[in-house]
Amino acid sequence: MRVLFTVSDWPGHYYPLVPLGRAFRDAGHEVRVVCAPSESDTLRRTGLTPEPIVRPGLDMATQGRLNAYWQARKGAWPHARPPLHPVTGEELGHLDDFDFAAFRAAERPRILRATRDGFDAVVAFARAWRPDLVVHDRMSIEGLLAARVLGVPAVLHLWGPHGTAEPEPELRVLPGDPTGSFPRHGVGEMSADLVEYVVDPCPPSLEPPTHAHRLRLRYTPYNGPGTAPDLRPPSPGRPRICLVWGRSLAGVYGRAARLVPELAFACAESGAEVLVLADPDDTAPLGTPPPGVRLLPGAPLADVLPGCAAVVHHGGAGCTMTAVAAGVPQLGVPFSAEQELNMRRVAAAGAGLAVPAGDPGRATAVRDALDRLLNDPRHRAGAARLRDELSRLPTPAALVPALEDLAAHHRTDRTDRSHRTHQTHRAARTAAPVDPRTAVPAAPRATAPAATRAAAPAPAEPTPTSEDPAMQTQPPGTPQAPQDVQATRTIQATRTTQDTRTAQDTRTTQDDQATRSPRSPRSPQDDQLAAETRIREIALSVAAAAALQTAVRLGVADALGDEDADARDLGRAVNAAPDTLARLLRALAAHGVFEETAPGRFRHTRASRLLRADAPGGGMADMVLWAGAAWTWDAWPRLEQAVRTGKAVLPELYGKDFFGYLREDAPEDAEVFNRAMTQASALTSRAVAETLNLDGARTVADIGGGHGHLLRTVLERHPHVTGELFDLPTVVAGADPALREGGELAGRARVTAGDCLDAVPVRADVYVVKQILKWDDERSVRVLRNIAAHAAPGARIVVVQNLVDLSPEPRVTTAMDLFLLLNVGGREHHRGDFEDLFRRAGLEFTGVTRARSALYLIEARVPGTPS
Ligand SMILES: C[S@@+](CC[C@H](N)C(=O)[O-])C[C@H]1O[C@@H](n2cnc3c(N)ncnc32)[C@H](O)[C@@H]1O
Repeated sequence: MRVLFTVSDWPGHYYPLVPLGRAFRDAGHEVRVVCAPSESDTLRRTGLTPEPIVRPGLDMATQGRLNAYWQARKGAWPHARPPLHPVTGEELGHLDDFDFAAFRAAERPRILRATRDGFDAVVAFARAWRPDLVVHDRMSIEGLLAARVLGVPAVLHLWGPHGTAEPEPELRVLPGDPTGSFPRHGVGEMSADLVEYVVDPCPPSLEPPTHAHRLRLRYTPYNGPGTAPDLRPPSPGRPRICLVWGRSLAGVYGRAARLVPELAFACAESGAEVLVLADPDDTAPLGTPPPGVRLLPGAPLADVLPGCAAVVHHGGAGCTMTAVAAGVPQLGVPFSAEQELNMRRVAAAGAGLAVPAGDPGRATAVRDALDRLLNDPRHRAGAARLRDELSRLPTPAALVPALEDLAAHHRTDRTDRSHRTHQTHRAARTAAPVDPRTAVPAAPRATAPAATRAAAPAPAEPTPTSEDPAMQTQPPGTPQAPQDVQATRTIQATRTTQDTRTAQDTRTTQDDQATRSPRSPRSPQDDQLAAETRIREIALSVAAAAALQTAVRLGVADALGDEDADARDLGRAVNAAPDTLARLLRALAAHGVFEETAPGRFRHTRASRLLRADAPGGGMADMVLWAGAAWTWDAWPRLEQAVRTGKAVLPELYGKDFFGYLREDAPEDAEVFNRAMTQASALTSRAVAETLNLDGARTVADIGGGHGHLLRTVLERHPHVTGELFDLPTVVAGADPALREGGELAGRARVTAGDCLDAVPVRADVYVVKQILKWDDERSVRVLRNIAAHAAPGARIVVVQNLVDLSPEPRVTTAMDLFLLLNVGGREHHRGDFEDLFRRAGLEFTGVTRARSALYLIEARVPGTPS
């Protein structure tokens, strides 16, 4: 068999593919790797045969610097040093020293030409060489094109825990097709939906979301050529830490990425022996390494990690996965959204921690994190768990026969196709999905109960893309360009989804099954059916909302334990008829909330556990009840009226404004509201408190702070500050007892009742205004002015909210936007709206930072010089 690999011009992109390439070769197959000429030598050293026929229009380093530049342009560059000039790589004095418009005008034609030529060269090579299978990385979709043209399967090989269906917009990308090469070669429009198979090298606990068929693979480290150093076992009682630093980081982030000395000192201060694997340019500022620090430039990471108690790195996929394979707890210092994502998944699996590179309190946070990694045995246990999970997955050699079968099925399928009608063919191709647990194509089966079928990818909803390849792709470890420049970049967004990972894994509808093919291109009829399904799903989505609320009211999630249970037993426990309860749970299971393991038997999923009263952080049951409070069922039918008039419908419905209605007419809903806000805060308070920079501040006030969950978290996280909670009298009456007299934080906290629309008689260095400025602009400006009226010059106002244009949960944020229209005539905002609101309130906008959640911190200051 012939296997064609296509890779982008960045070793970190193709090193993870090398073990599979070698396994094919060792199994007697022919392997060629289509690449850029710049990668020829590096690839040759892997033992694989390069075909250097692609000249990229824009190299990965330039793309990375362009992304960094745009991050800075939108005010989201967290580093003290400016970004680099995207073209020269020199440090920029001022952002205006680079003229993007001129760059685009001058370079676009050349880039387009090079891109088109590259795609054509790969297709021509594939036509001549005739591979049976194509394996490509996420950035080299020319492999996908060539496979489509030849009618052979294409497999996208992931680098690590970054999937093809990430919900965050900045992570939800594949390169686009700015030169129209896909239609030009007769295979329809490029769409993320064309990715049908994904090789996933992650242990299940790190599993990234994808709508494609998942082929599991045991990640096998290949860190490039190098010599294993001569290492004795660590001295008893003295831990060993490995510090490994990405060679290309400084080329993208400039001096902001020269962190090796700082990190090496932090590691040494923990009392550990420190092994540093970094480029000489990164280690040079260390001078003579301090005692206990040893430099091992060029040593392969996988050969150094055994025996290490922890590893510190920048969160790149190669380092992350090599540490997972070695079972070593890790501390990531990530720069980009992708690196943050890698570390988030590792941290969620209990195998590591992260401190963002742009964190102003980085030095202290790194020391704290190292202390926890070395001394809390749970991290060691988490890392060992991941290593053990990984070791149970198929090796590259074991995946080869599965991929041989895939290619063989495809050949049969192609022969059959010409003899079948579209209808019968569609039935046949849904019959033999690849079993995602074993990575081996499963035996054909005609039907299976919905809950036990392999996940079927849902239809894609590509967003409009521009034709500009100037920022077509991104290198590892670099941020995506921000939303406000998306009009000038070519990004093919994958399906936008609010489904949880569990939901993605289990969700499947008959139409999905009927319209998705594991091995064939989608026909226009398939797309039509998928579109019809989508409309039906949305039209009936009120049923899903009602079912969720009903499940919470019945308390089914609490009645269901760790094992699966029969609807009869559950019905007895929650006082519901077994048959109708089963129907309710089945409807929810279609969304990934609960799972039907056998007819009438159900078990928990990750999503359904959030409905339990004992869910960590309070779960989400109250949020569900709040979204379905009585007034919403009166208000939604009046959406048309609200859209026509632009006004809230609540005052007309109940004769009073929303908060007045809650207070006077719906005290139970008011309770649910306050509990839902506390639950929502519990899910995000930590991320907000950690992102909030309180250096130099002594007092913090949370305006409209509800029961004070966030304030409490801030006080716990920043022991040097005192805080004040400000909200309506009826609300502060239920404030967290820890903040009130006699509470453990009472000495540092004050609770003040008031109406922020009248006055905010509170003096603080930092004012937090979280999820408040969602009513009409006049009231938002009034609140900001009221705060400024009592604040000292230089005081900071930090608005914490979702942003429509940057939201990682666009369906939630846009739904909430309509919800706010109905109740308070309000809205969710775009980033630019706040610049305007701040200006109208006489404040100076200073920047936007994302908390590690769906929330953003949008900051302003009171003009004037602090006294
Ligand atoms: C959406 S909740 C947000 C609560 C909290 N900041 C959080 O993020 O969890 C809105 C808050 O604004 C408070 N609020 C509404 N109108 C207010 C007013 N006129 N003065 C003070 N607080 C008000 C509500 O009581 C509620 O606690």
